[in-house]
Amino acid sequence: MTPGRLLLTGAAGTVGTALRQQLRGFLGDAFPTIRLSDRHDLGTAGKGKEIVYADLTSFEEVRTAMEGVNAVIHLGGIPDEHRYKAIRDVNVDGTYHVLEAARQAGVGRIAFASSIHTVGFYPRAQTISPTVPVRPDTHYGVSKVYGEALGRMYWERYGIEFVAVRICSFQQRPNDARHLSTWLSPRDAAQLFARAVTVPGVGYMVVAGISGNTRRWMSPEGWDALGYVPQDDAETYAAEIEHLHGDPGDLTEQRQGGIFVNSGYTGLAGKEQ
Ligand SMILES: NC(=O)C1=CN([C@@H]2O[C@H](COP(=O)(O)OP(=O)(O)OC[C@H]3O[C@@H](n4cnc5c(N)ncnc54)[C@H](O)[C@@H]3O)[C@@H](O)[C@H]2O)C=CC1
Ligand SMILES: O=C(O)[C@H]1OC(=O)[C@H](O)[C@@H](O)[C@@H]1O
Repeated sequence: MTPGRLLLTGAAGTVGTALRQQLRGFLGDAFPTIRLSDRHDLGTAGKGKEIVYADLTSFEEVRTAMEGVNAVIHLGGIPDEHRYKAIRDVNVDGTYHVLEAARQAGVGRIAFASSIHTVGFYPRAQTISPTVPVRPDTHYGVSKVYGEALGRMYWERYGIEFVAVRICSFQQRPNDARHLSTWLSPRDAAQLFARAVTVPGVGYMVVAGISGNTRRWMSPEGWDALGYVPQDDAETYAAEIEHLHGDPGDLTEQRQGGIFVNSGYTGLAGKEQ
C-alpha cells in the first residue's frame, strides 16, 4: 500500500490508546503519519503523529479531519448500549460521516471497529463464521450492523476497501470465564488493525476480533487473508478465571453477547427518550 496518512478515530479511548502505542510496530513503513482524532483530550501527538479534533456528529468536523488521509481506522463511538438517540447520533450518523468524508477525500481503505454484539444472540455452544446472519443483541449491536452494511455499500459502489473487525472483549488481560472465548489482547488488536489497513486486495471482509483463544466461539475465517497470526491465547489465564461466571441458567450466560442480551434501553419509551 502507498505510504501516506492514517486517520485513527476514537484515539483517546481504550482501544485507541493501545493502538496509538502499538500500531507503529506493526505498520512498518506504511503510513508515516498517523492522525489521531477524538472529541476528548489527546495530549501531545508525539513523533510521526498529529492531532485533529472532531466530533463525529458534525460532518464538517469529520471532513476536516479527513483531509489528506489515505486510510482510516474508525474506532470512535459509543461502545456500549445507550439511549437509542445517542447511538443513532454517534454510531449511525457518525459512521456515515466518516465513510462519506472518506469517499470525498479519496480514501482507499477503512478498518471498522465492529462488535460481537452484531451476533450477540448466538448460543455459546455454536462456533460462528463471520458470514452467519446477524443476531444483534442491542441498539448498539444494530449500529455496528449498520456500519458493516454501510461499508459493504461503499465497497460495492465506490471501491473503498473495508474490513470490519468484530472486536469481542478488548482487555489488558482476560478477567472472567467469558473472556476465555472473547479476549482480544492489546498487541493482537494492534496487529489485526494494522493488517486490516495494509494488506493489499482485501475488498470487503468481516473478521473475528479475538486473540488465538483455544475456547473461541468465532471461526478465524479471513485471518489467513490478512496474515493475522495472534500471539495471545486467554487459555494462559484459565486457572485464574474459569470459575468467574454467573448462573449457567441465565440467558446472559448462554449467549455470546453476555450481559448485553439483557441490557436496558430497549426502545423509545421512558428512560430511553
Ligand atoms: N472495548 C471492547 O471490548 C470493544 C470495543 N468495540 C468498539 O471499539 C471502539 C473503541 O472502543 P473503546 O476504546 O472500548 O471505547 P471508548 O469509549 O474507550 O473509546 C471510544 C472513543 O470514541 C470517542 N467518541 C465518542 N463519541 C464521540 C463523538 N461524538 N465524536 C468524537 N469522538 C467520540 C470517545 O471520546 C472515546 O475516546 C468502539 O467503536 C467500540 O464500539 C467493539 C467491541 C468490543
Ligand atoms: O462484550 C464485550 O465483552 C465487549 O463488547 C463491546 O462491544 C463493548 O464495546 C465492550 O464494552 C464490551 O466489554
